[in-house]
Amino acid sequence: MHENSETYVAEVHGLDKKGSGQAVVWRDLGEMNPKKLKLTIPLTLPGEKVKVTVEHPIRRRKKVFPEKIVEAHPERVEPPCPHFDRCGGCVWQHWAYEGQLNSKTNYVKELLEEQGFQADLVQDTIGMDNPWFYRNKMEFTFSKEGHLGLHEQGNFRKVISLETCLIAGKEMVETAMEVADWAKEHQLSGYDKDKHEGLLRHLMVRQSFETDEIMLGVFATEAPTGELAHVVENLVERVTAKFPNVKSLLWLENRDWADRTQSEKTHLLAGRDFIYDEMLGFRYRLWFDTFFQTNPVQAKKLVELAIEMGQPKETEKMIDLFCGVGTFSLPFATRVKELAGIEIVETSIESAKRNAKDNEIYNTHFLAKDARRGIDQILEEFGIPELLLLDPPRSGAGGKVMRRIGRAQPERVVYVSCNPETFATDIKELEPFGYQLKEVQPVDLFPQTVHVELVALLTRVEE
Ligand SMILES: C[S@@+](CC[C@H](N)C(=O)[O-])C[C@H]1O[C@@H](n2cnc3c(N)ncnc32)[C@H](O)[C@@H]1O
Repeated sequence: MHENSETYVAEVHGLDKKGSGQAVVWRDLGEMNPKKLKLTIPLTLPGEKVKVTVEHPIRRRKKVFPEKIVEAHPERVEPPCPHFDRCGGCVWQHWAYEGQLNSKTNYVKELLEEQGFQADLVQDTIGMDNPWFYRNKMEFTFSKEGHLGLHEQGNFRKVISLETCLIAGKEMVETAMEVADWAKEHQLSGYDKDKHEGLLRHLMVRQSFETDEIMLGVFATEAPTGELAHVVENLVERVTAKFPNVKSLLWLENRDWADRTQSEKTHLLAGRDFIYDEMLGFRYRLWFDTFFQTNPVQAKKLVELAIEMGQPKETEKMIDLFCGVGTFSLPFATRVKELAGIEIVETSIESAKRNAKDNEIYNTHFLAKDARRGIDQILEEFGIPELLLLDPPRSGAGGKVMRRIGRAQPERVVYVSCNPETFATDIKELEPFGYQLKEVQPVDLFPQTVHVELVALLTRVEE
């Protein structure tokens, strides 16, 4: 053992929310006084025994990577991606897909049980036939040296150069590599987050798997003019020649210190400023900042499940809270008398309106407002719906919105969630208003990661 480090064989007793192994070891300090040391060990699985070396200084909890798997989980598999042990994109490639799915189901069950719901309402998680190459949108980062890649696990300052990505659509990675080669050939600098200097920041790639159209967005700190003009021209030439399905090529100026893919000024380099996507026969326009479900194969199942659970009827009114660009609104609108949607992002509401029109749907009303305030307005102006669907962000809908739903007394509530933890606390709020949880169906939208999505039905129990 090195003087400044200690080596242990630790047994992983469980996983944290990020999917990392948790273990406890006892430090023998030689005075009959062993000290408890909690370890977070990424890339391990429950029950595994792993060799780890802990460097000084040692605090109450330490994050260490496994040096050797001494006793492996029976479902451990060889991760296929060469970037797996460093990249922050996937954390569970070393777990057989069945194991990932069971773990997600059990996680949802545990959270519901904690809130006093019956765990057997939770169905087995619906997985993918092919849990790879499923993402239709990726955001890659340029390192300060100008290499394009993905963030290292737990370290947003380090970027791993991109060779492949097994969860993104294959053509998306090819187009990203073309941009990476272009940056390298022209020796363009990447953005240095500490010094706030350098040109290239991020590359966003999104592709519709239905229409095949691709959007590429280069986020940079300067305008594509002056000395940069001929360099950018070369980007346009090579991308459009090699990938004719790139229907939108954008240059997005972003000088903000915040490390986000936002634009102060958008320059259209080629094509249009949006691409077309389709889901369940409905057509959507997607701009660079439009939220759209990132796993279209599974998102389709989510919408179908929501329809199956919600049982929309031609005679009924419906509200879609947190409606985005109308992914749920449009298919539901064709099945109900009238639908009202609320969403906080104005451009998404503009898009939802346009999408409704493009699809010749004329019974929708969309309101751009914070759901916490908009819900009162919509209930007053639109009336009480028989069916209410909500699909909030990870932070959940919150008590205020849930209690307002409870007081409004719609017959059926369909809750679509990307965070079972906030889902469980949100639906607890509906209980005093006479709602019963009927069914919970987890769906795996993010294979190889810890995330799980679900659709659930609650109905009002008649007294
Ligand atoms: C998980 S997405 C669902 C969007 C849509 N249902 C879909 O499937 O495309 C959550 C949406 O809630 C919106 N949102 C976030 N906070 C909100 C708030 N306080 N009020 C209304 N909408 C909000 C986001 O902009 C986002 O479009």
